[in-house]
Amino acid sequence: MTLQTNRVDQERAVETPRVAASDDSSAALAVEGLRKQFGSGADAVTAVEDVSFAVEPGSVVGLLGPNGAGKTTTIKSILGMVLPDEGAVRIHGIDVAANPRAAYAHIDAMLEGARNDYWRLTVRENLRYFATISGVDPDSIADRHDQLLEKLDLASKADEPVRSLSRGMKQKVSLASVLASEADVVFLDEPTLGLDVESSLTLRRELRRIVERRNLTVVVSSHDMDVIEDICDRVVIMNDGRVVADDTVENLLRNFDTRGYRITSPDFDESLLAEIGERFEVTDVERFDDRTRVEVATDSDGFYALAASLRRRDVTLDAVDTVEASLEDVFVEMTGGEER
Ligand SMILES: Nc1ncnc2c1ncn2[C@@H]1O[C@H](COP(=O)(O)OP(=O)(O)OP(=O)(O)O)[C@@H](O)[C@H]1O
Repeated sequence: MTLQTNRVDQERAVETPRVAASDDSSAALAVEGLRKQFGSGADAVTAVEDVSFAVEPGSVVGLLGPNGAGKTTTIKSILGMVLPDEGAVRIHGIDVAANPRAAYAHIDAMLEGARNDYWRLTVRENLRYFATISGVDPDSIADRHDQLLEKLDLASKADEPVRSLSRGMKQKVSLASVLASEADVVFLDEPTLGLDVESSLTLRRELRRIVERRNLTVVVSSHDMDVIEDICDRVVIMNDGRVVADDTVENLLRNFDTRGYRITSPDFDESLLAEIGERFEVTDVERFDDRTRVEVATDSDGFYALAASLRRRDVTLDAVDTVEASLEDVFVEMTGGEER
């Protein structure tokens, strides 16, 4: 394991945790009954409580939660940087406390992105350096480095010192060195932070390709719900130290009702819009040359009542679209708060 992270208060896992993981040997990562309290007495903070989840090989799982939800403590407990009070972590069935060397040989992590590149070294030298310290002969993976540089649009910068690159490029160098490693379970914290829209899209696409080609298992945390929705097969949502949702993005969205309806008509004038506004929560109004599109937050019953009253008044409905819930809506509902 090569941890691309700044040095933090490392409490290496040296004791055997009190609860053994169930035999979830097919999972690439199994976390069982994790608990961690910081401090004691009146100042005690329970950062994580009874956190369990499993990640199948070759899948991408998003770990989400508002500030203070316990994501970092969970990830650091998995990586052996924090010693949990209770619980067990297995990587491909290997208990990290019982056999850390074998378990961590599978893992790599990018926790603080660009801050960990060596800025005086060139892009390629960084990749070679991180390969070397993780025990891999950089010549043996030179092709992989070339491919990643190409895919992440860094090839033309390969021989430039990292300090001369933009922040987003530095982030990509960091990511490339993690993706080039031999590890098959990878942790990425905010992988698209600081990237422009195009680079972010490229990175998501390449990440998915690499996951599929190498059967990589990825645990990713991000502020950006679009990124999570785009790349994750499942999400684990944490709140107040506990797991509050663990499901596929598809299922989480399916369980949510339609948020509202967008109705487009040439007949919406100001007085009609005001009337609609008295009966419904109007969330958006967009005016085009010859039409107006109104978005109302309502369930299907509300919509049918509105459509019927518009028809009675001979209002022409050009188009009606549903406004579906987004992962962000699910997140807010599950955590009762803001996006992390
Ligand atoms: N070393 C520590 N000492 C004391 N309390 C801590 C320590 N690390 C974390 N905590 C507390 O544990 C709780 C969970 O923190 P954690 O950093 O795991 O949350 P997080 O979900 O990663 O939050 P963020 O999104 O802000 O990074 C918080 O209340 C935090 O203040």
